[in-house]
Formats: sequence, C-alpha cells, structure tokens
Amino acid sequence: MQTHVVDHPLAAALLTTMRDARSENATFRSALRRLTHMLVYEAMRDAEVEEFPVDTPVAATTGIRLAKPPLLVPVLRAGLGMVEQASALIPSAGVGFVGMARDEETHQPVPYLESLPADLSGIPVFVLDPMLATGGSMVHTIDLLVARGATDVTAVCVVAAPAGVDALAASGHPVRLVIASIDDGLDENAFIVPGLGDAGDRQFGPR
Ligand SMILES: O=P(O)(O)OC[C@H]1O[C@H](OP(=O)(O)OP(=O)(O)O)[C@H](O)[C@@H]1O
Ligand SMILES: O=c1cc[nH]c(=O)[nH]1
Ligand SMILES: [Mg+2]
Repeated sequence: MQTHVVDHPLAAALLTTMRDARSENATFRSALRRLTHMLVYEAMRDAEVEEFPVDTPVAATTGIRLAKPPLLVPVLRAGLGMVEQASALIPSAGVGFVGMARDEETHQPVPYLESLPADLSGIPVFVLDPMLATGGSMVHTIDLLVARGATDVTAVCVVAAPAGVDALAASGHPVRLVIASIDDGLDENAFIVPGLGDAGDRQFGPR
C-alpha cells in the first residue's frame, strides 16, 4: 500500500493545535479544516487531468480540468469536519456519507448510515476520517465502496496508529493512504497514542 505522510511545518503546526488538550472545539475544528486543505491538496497531486480549449481575453489556449472528479466520503461524525474544506478545494466532487461509531467495549465499528452512489466503477473515492486507530472503521468503509465497484480509493486521515496502517494494507483493497502523522501505537482503549483524543467529541462534544 502506498502511504504518503505529509511532512510539512505548516501541517505539523496545525496537528499540534489539534493534539493540544487545551484547544477548544472551535479551535480544533478550525485546525482540522486547514489541515484537510493541505492533505487533500497533496492527495490530488497525481489526479488524472484532461486538456480542453479555452479563450483568455487575449488568445485561445489550452486549459486543464480534472478528468474524473472524485467522490468524497466523510465517515461520520469526525470526518464531517473535513468535507467542507475538501469540497471547496474540489468543487466538482460529489459527496457520499458513511456513519459509524466504535463500540466502546469491543472497539468494533457499528455502522448506522450508508448513503453512497450505487455504482462507483471508474470513480476515484476519497474517504475522509481524521483517525485510523485499529483500522476497523476504515476497512469497513472501503468494503462498502469496493462492493459498489470502486477500484481507486484514497484514505485521507490526520493521525494513524501503526496497527491501523497494517490493517489497511492487509485488507487487500485498492487503497492508498495520505496522512499527517503515524503515531506510536494504541492504548488499552484502542485510542491512538499520543494521538489527539476522540476526534468526534473534540469537534462536536460527547455523543
Ligand atoms: O480505526 P478504528 O479503531 O475503527 O477507529 C477510528 C474511528 O473512530 C472514530 O470514530 P468514532 O467511532 O469515535 O465515532 P465519532 O466520529 O462519531 O466520534 C474515528 O473518527 C474513526 O471513524
Ligand atoms: O484515538 C482515537 C481512536 C479512535 N477514534 C478517535 O477519535 N480517536
Ligand atoms: Mg468518536
């Protein structure tokens, strides 16, 4: 699996704001939005483009547009904080939704919402979820996408545990990972260490 860690001082500073337990919800959401801009920008670097004729006020020239606008799939709740910025960066992108909450005892994902186009063949899909912990939620989301014919999936995350990266790679799915940091590991509650806590709660309050 191709993994791209976005190693940039501006990204690192925003991630630090998100890690800081003193950051209020609004500060956390703002940092996530701004960091998403950088992650999606990097994730789109190799996107397929096509040329088309365009007239400037001065002359005819050749323009560039995305050959295949992607589908953005935020994983609720935490991924919701990434979708507005990703859409702003890729205005032609569609948006689908997956809702999932981890069981606090088993740490298994419990799906509660699935709103996706029926046919994803030929469409690049960007899954937006800040946290990749055990990997269960991301692998389940990609299972849903692959079942609809997706063959080109990018997971755009903020923080991962090595176990989550390994689970994604072991899933055998056609996925690449774009991320700001791969952290040290998981604690006994399957929270990422040092991580940033519960990314859903830190944006929206307790569930
Ligand atoms: O890799 P995993 O072990 O599956 O954990 C990661 C998942 O946990 C978080 O969601 P959570 O279940 O807390 O739901 P929330 O976004 O509503 O808070 C996070 O946003 C991921 O979806
Ligand atoms: O550290 C973690 C792990 C799962 N989900 C989160 O929001 N944070
Ligand atoms: Mg949560």
